[in-house]
Amino acid sequence: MHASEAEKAWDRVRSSLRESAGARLFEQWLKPIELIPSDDEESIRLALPSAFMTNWVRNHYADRLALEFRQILPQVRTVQIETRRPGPKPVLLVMPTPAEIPDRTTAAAAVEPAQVPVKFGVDPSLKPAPAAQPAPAYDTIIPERPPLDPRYTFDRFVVDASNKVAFNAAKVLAEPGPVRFSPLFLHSNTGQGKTHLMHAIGHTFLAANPHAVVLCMSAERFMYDFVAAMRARDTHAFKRRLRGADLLLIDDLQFIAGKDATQEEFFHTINEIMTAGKRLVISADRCPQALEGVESRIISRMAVGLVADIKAPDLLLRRTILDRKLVDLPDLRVPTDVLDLIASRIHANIRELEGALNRVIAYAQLTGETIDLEFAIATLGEVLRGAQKRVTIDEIQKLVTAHFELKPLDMISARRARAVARPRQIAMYLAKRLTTRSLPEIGRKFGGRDHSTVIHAVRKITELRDQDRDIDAAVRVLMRELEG
Ligand SMILES: Nc1ncnc2c1ncn2[C@@H]1O[C@H](COP(=O)(O)OP(=O)(O)OP(=O)(O)O)[C@@H](O)[C@H]1O
Repeated sequence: MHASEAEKAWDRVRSSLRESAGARLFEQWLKPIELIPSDDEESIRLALPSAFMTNWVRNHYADRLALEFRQILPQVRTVQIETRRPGPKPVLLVMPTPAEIPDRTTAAAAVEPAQVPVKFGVDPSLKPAPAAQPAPAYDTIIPERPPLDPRYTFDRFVVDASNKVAFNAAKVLAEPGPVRFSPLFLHSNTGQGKTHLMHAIGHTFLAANPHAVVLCMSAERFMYDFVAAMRARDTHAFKRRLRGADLLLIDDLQFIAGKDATQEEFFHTINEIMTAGKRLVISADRCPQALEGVESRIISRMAVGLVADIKAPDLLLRRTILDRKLVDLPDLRVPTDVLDLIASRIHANIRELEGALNRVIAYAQLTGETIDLEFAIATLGEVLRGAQKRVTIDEIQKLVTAHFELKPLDMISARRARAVARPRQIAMYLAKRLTTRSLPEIGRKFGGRDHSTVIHAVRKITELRDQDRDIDAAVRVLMRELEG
């Protein structure tokens, strides 16, 4: 990016900080921040005169700075906050993508506390790092806030009896003013709109409170970050970040079942959020009572708020969702009988419904053919016959992990060692090829990575399959196993 572009953005960010932080805070902590020229398009570098000030700004303003810069320059992925002096090396502080977190800080974190049958505090697998090692860098890194999917808004969510309670509760919870319906617990089978509603809450809440701290992460990511913080012997930053949220959105809670240490921390996190009167939304694939292996005190905290389920979509809802999708594509004509066919035959979930429509549209664009019933039947073939085996990202991750003898958390971890990173890229490639999940969805399932990381992985593996016989063979074996 041009230096002038970064400077202009910095001017705007600074004025906004001056307004929101107030004169005293601004003068003391924020005014001394300086913009350092950076060659990297995706990175902004800021510097402060002392390590103490750097720390303060990192703890209080890292997320906000990142958000403000991203709003002006969407290409920005990292905002580095450095200490100008002393110290020979700048300290990388802010929101790396998970792939950017140095190995040494996270390699050990791949051990799940749940694999050890003792609780946090006396867990022998969570010994402090040897004293001789350099101070771990993790405590200086604040993981990236997973971006909210811009398509997942309330006005793009089609409401009917199957999801009305969840939808209305989500809207009320997101409204400014007194907190209502928090904690909100959303549950449904896969692909029925939980993540969509959670992101919509995030958008609406942020629109009304642009400076609020909104954290959105999967329970898996919560566990990963927590374990990494323990390994780095600094859970303070983690606790502060999580407990400092004005709105906390946790997806796929079922993942922490049986993970004792993580549950302990999770309980205290939600307790504090609730006691402070902040907003909390949790989703899972089943109702709280059916979450085996989750502590009863967590479940009973959920009961204080509202538990809302989303039921399977009926034919009318499926058909309306297809119509709604076409509103965004005004130049495209998809005949009614094609929409009826898709809505009536694809009933498992809305993700697959959208996937089928997207496939017809994509094939028509690629072949230049007109969409009609015959074309749709030919294009959807096995999908309509239900013969196609449904592959999930979870299956892909499990199989790739087993094939390369990795640990389950390596799929979402930040480790960059090739022995881990390459299989992870293969798993992303397979997820793109074999599922109907979108790039941002795939990124989220791989530890909250950005969609551009997924694009890179797909390109890399496509390229490597032509150059490296071993990789191509591994991909073929995995595909055969997955597709049955
Ligand atoms: N009522 C709805 N109106 C419009 N789109 C919907 C609706 N419900 C779901 N979708 C769309 O279906 C897709 C899948 O939804 P989403 O990812 O929110 O499901 P989920 O319940 O979180 O699934 P999982 O449990 O697998 O994470 C998304 O593209 C979402 O926008």
